[in-house]
Amino acid sequence: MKILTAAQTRLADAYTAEQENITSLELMERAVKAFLAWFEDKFTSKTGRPVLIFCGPGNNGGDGLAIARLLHQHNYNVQVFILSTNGSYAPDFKANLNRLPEEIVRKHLQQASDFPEIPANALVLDTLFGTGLNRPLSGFITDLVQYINQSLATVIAVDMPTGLFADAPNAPEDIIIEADFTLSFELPKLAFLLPSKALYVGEWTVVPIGLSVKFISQAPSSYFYISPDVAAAILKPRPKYGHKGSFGHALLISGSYGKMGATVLSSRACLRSGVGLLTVYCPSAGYFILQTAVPEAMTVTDPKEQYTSQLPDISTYNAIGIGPGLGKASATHQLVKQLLETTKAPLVIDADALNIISEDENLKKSIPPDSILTPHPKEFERLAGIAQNDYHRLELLKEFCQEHSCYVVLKGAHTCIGTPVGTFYFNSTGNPGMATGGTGDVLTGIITALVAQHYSPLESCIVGVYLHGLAGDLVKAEIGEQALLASDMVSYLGKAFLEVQSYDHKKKKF
Ligand SMILES: NC(=O)C1=CN([C@@H]2O[C@H](COP(=O)(O)OP(=O)(O)OC[C@H]3O[C@@H](n4cnc5c(N)ncnc54)[C@H](OP(=O)(O)O)[C@@H]3O)[C@@H](O)[C@H]2O)[C@@H](O)CC1
Ligand SMILES: Nc1ncnc2c1ncn2[C@@H]1O[C@H](COP(=O)(O)OP(=O)(O)O)[C@@H](O)[C@H]1O
Ligand SMILES: [K+]
Repeated sequence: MKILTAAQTRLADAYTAEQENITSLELMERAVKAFLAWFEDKFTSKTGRPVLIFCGPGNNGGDGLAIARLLHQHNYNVQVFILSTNGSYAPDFKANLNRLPEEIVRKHLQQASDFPEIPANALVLDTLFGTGLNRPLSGFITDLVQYINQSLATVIAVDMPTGLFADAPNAPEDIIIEADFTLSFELPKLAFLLPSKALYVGEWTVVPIGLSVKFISQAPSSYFYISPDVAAAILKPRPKYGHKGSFGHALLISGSYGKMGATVLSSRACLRSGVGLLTVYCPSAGYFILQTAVPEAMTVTDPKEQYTSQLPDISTYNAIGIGPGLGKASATHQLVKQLLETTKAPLVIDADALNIISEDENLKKSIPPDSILTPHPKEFERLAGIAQNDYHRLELLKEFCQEHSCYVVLKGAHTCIGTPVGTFYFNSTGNPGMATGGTGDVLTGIITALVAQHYSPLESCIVGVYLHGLAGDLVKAEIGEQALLASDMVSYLGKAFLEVQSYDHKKKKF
């Protein structure tokens, strides 16, 4: 799914209206009906909670007025508050104001003394500003936003939380609605996918409103959201006469004393992701652990007991994963150096292998083109420097990928894949239960297996993060977030594959 800018979204609106020969007011009606379906599903009118709708002067406010009309028809207890501004009101705002049933209580807000009491059980709809925000909020509006934020009511932002820019940085001092829920139209906004914006966006949902598919597919964008159809389209069926040689031989260089668990998790995940053969290279202390815990993997050991010190023969592998539990012994540093300089097989580089690389500029320069790096934000900071904000981090990600011709899987909620051509792919699966030791090791195993099976680096990253997060979501559905373990995710990888493979492209759902 493509992510468009606020400006492109406006063009998409206009294009859609023109192509379908409908007015912008009719398109707005479509959007608010989509909102209503979502809203009624979540908050039934039978609860009797008052719905306070705060409307701005633009089309976002127009949405608010149209929503007020529909909710009133559906027996909700609706009150409308209209922001008085020095400027003018948008035509579709005015049209919807004219269509607002007289019984609906409405009030103009000019100063703080006009603010209504907001009961704790109220539902507040923020329709002050949406994608039309063109400067930070100021003056009286910030008082209103702070007043809403201080209330105990449930706040629902329509399209965008007011004050948040869809695709540009906000200053730290900006006043922004802190929504519990954001219901947005057609496509996610870039800001929804950035860690520091979670406080404002809350739980977000996107509902389709039938914007032109042609316009969206032709619109240039560097940002993509990994929807299920994309993952499903990449995954190939295993041919009937396939044999273990058809699915690649992966090598995992991993483990040190006390961290062999990382190797076990990574190896199991690799084997559960369809690789033909797996060899693990680990310190000799890991031999019995690996042979016992992962009998399907072949184990080759380093002469050192507690860490790896020498690069083994790497000439026969289709992919090499390195890093989980590796440690940073100086001999391991040498091993990493030799691997980067001599490998012909594609690399997946994680954890301590990344930390070793971060400490040596020359090693950074010798990262082979098309390598996949899987840092968490701290590891990325060591590699690429400190980011001033989320947008700056995306810039650093782009620069790093371009400079080293590599793919970087920047992990977190909405893991972001950076590519050498400057595009970004945000993951849609996963949950906070996955913030627990070992889940990153699982991801390394999955991606290494996919690369060994000859998926391209980008395909491996996209399908890898999607399956990984989906396995986490399947575990969550079974046992919740708190008890989720990395090893549970490995157990659910099979179900995650099945779910992706069962995607019905016609019905667009699993
Ligand atoms: N396809 C879709 O997604 C569809 C989207 N739709 C909806 O349209 C929304 C976008 O509507 P929009 O373009 O009218 O912009 P909106 O956010 O209402 O505000 C613009 C107004 O605010 C003003 N202004 C700006 N910044 C300001 C500030 N800081 N402080 C004060 N004023 C400020 C600016 O005027 P200015 O003062 O700059 O002259 C202008 O008057 C979108 O989010 C969605 O809800 C649906 O209806 C149809 C399908
Ligand atoms: N809040 C979250 N929501 C979704 N996924 C998360 C969240 N927190 C962590 N994850 C995922 O869990 C994994 C953690 O990886 P990492 O930090 O390397 O863990 P470890 O080093 O313990 O293996 C990453 O894939 C990341 O995307
Ligand atoms: K809004």
